[in-house]
Amino acid sequence: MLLMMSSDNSKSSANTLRSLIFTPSTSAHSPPSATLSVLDQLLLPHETKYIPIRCVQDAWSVIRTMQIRGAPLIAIVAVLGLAVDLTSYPSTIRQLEGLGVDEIKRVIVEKMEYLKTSRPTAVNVFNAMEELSTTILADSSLTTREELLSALMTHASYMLERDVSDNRSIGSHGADEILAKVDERTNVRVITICNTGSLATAGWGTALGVARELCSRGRMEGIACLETRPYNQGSRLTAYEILTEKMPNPCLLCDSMISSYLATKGSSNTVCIVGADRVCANGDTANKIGTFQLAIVAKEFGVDFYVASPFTTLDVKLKSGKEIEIEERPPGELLESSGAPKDMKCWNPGFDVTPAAYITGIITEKGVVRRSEDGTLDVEGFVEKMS
Ligand SMILES: CSC[C@@H](O)[C@@H](O)C(=O)COP(=O)(O)O
Repeated sequence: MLLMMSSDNSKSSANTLRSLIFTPSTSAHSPPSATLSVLDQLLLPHETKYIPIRCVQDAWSVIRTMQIRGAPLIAIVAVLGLAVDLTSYPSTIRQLEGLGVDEIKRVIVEKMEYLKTSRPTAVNVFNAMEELSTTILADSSLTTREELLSALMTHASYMLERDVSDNRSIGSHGADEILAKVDERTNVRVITICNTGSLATAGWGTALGVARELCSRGRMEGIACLETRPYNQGSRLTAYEILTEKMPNPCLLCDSMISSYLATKGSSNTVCIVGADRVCANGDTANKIGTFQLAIVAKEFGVDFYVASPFTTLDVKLKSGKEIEIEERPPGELLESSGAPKDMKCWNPGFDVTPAAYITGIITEKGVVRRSEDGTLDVEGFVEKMS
């Protein structure tokens, strides 16, 4: 049987944003093959251009340069890039010829270790490689190259589809949680940071997915997105998604405007919803730089602050945020976008850690981790209960 499947991460919405196009082909009679291209997010919103990914080096490069970004999407591109490399890249196919299954597994592990060096903070790529190891590499029933690569391709396609369906569930749980706190005639005003939508995931989005669900239920009054300096994921990408989705009352804010915004325009139906790059056992959450500041201001004004995170972004091996490695981006990225003299010294961390004490709840595809009476956010206990 020939399976041709092109991932369509736009099908669940009227929008046309597709972060990637993946076309696998598997047959009982020949080895699997696939093609992959990804949307160059550095060119958005002005130009729509897809970049072909033929090998793990291509995947690594688009992740490192942030041509694709967003914790779930980084992992999906790493997994699909690995699948394409192993099944369809001529020099890898030549390298694998004549090798036994154990030797092929060693080659795969090397490629996975390489992909893990692309960006350090989002846990998703590490979790994805771990998942491939435990489901595919550890499966002793896969005894030929064809079986091994077909299983890997099938699992990669599954991870792609799962990311979209997990996001849909996050949207649904998040909307239920937030709407339970307002009366049925009141609509919600959302504040968000960075980009957590279709562009940051395989489709639909996490925090922005909750906003989309509120919209589709007719319960959103408006949405404000922070510019998200210095890379401007909010002004370039989230603003673009919000307009594409035709969300009501969109509003762009500089990061430094948030206190004034809440002081003058905040109301009891306002809620902050942000994404995550790594959520620890105690609920401490790494996300885009500026998230912690938003959480502090939200607390000051009594605004609920939710983190939307799939299980693939949880890292309960880490007890607290102190253990998270924070990526430092090249100074040039800050200097160029700020217009500073090129010799100016600067510090350019890509992420910060919001302590659990500032977080109202973590919205996952399996439900919401809420603060318990003793004030803790027991992510580890939730994972144990749900697994
Ligand atoms: C669903 S995306 C969640 C996070 O990955 C997002 O908020 C974020 O911090 C992205 O950072 P980026 O540096 O653009 O990859």
